Amino acid sequence: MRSKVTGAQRWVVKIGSALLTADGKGLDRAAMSVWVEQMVALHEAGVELVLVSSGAVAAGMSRLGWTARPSAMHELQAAAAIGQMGLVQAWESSFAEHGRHTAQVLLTHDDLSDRKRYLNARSTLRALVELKVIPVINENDTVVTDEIRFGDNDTLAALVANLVEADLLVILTDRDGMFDADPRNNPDAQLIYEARADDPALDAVAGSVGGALGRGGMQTKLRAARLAARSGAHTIIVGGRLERVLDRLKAGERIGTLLSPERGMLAARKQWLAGHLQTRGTLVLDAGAVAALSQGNKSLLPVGVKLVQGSFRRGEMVVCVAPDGREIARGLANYSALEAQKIIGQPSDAIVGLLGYMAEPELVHRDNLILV
Ligand SMILES: Nc1ncnc2c1ncn2[C@@H]1O[C@H](COP(=O)(O)OP(=O)(O)O)[C@@H](O)[C@H]1O
Ligand SMILES: N[C@@H](CCC(=O)OP(=O)(O)O)C(=O)O
Repeated sequence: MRSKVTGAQRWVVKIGSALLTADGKGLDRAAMSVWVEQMVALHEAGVELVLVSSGAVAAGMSRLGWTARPSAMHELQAAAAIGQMGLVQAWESSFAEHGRHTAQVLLTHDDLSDRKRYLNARSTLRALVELKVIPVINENDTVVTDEIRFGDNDTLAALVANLVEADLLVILTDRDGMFDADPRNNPDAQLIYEARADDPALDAVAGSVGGALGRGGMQTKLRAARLAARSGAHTIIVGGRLERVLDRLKAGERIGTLLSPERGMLAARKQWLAGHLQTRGTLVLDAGAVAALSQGNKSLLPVGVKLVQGSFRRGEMVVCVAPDGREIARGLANYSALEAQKIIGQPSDAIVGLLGYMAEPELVHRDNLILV
C-alpha cells in the first residue's frame, strides 16, 4: 500500500506523445477516453487534477500526413499549432461526456521563471482547480525558440507540479515504469518499484534518448521527478497502457516507479524560502499581528500592518518586523509595496474597494512565511 499516493490530494498527470498518438497514427481517442473516465473518478473522489498533455506535434504531423518529424523549427512549430487544435478538442469532448469542462493553458519556461507571470499562472490554475475544471497544459510551441524551450514536457509537468504545489506527479509513458536498464536493448531489465528521487544510482539506468515521437526518454523523467521533489511532491512513472492505471494507483497498488522526495511538501517549500535571502522591503506589524505570527501557522493580513517600507513587487520577499524593529518573519508579499500601502490597517474585504481587485485576502500567506 502506497500511502503517499493514496493520500495525495492534488495530482498533476502528464501524458507523453508516444502514448497519446497510438505510436504515430493520430490521436488515440479510445485510450484518451479510458484515461478521462479514470480522471473523472479521481475528481469525484475529491482529487484535484491538472493534466499536462503532449502530442501536439505528433497530432499535427498526422493531420498533415507527415511521417517523419521535421527538423526545421518553424515546421515543428506549425505542426504543434495545427495539432494542438485536435488535441484540446479531443480532451474537451471526452471530458464533456462526463459533464466536465477543460481549460487550455499554454506555458513557456519564461512564464515560470518570471516571478510576476509565475504568480499569475499560479492564480489562474488555482482558480481553475477550484472551479472543478481540468486544466490541459502544453508548452506554447509557437512562441518558444531554441534556448527557452522546455525540450520535453516532463520538465514542464514538474514545473507545473511546483507551481500548483501538487503532492503527486504521475508521468504516464509507454513502458511500465523506470527499469534498471533501457528495456529497448536489455530484455532482462527489471522494473524499479521505489527509489529516492535524488539517488545518484538512477542516473546510470535512465539512459539518454527518447522514442521516435517523444523526445525526453527516462532521463528527463528522472530530472522531472527531482524537480518535483524540490517542492515535496512524489513522482510516479508508470505505463499509461496498463489496465485502469490511475484507479489502481489511487487504490495504492504497487505499479510503476515511485520516486520520493527527501522531505515533506511544506518543509521543502520553507527551505526554499529560507534560501531566498534577497529581501526588497519591510512590513512593520502591530502588536496583534506579532502575537498572531509568533504563535505560528497564521497568515499576515493587511489589517495587522502599520507601515510599508521599501519598493517590492508582488511575489518578492519582505521582512516582517515588530513595532520595536525586531525581525519576526520573512515571506513573499501578495501585493506590491504601492498596493500594500493602500490596504494596510484595513480588513481584507475592503481590498477590492481599495485596489479594484483582490489577489489574495492575505498580505503574506502562511505557506510563504518563515518565522525567524
Ligand atoms: N531505464 C529505462 N527504463 C524505462 N525506459 C527507458 C529507460 N531508459 C530509456 N528508456 C526509454 O524511454 C522511453 C520513454 O520516453 P519517451 O519516448 O520520451 O516517452 P514519452 O513520450 O512518454 O515522454 C521508453 O520507451 C524507453 O525506451
Ligand atoms: N509540446 C510538444 C512536445 C512535447 C514532447 O515531445 O513531449 P513528450 O512526448 O512528453 O516527451 C507537443 O505537444 O508535441
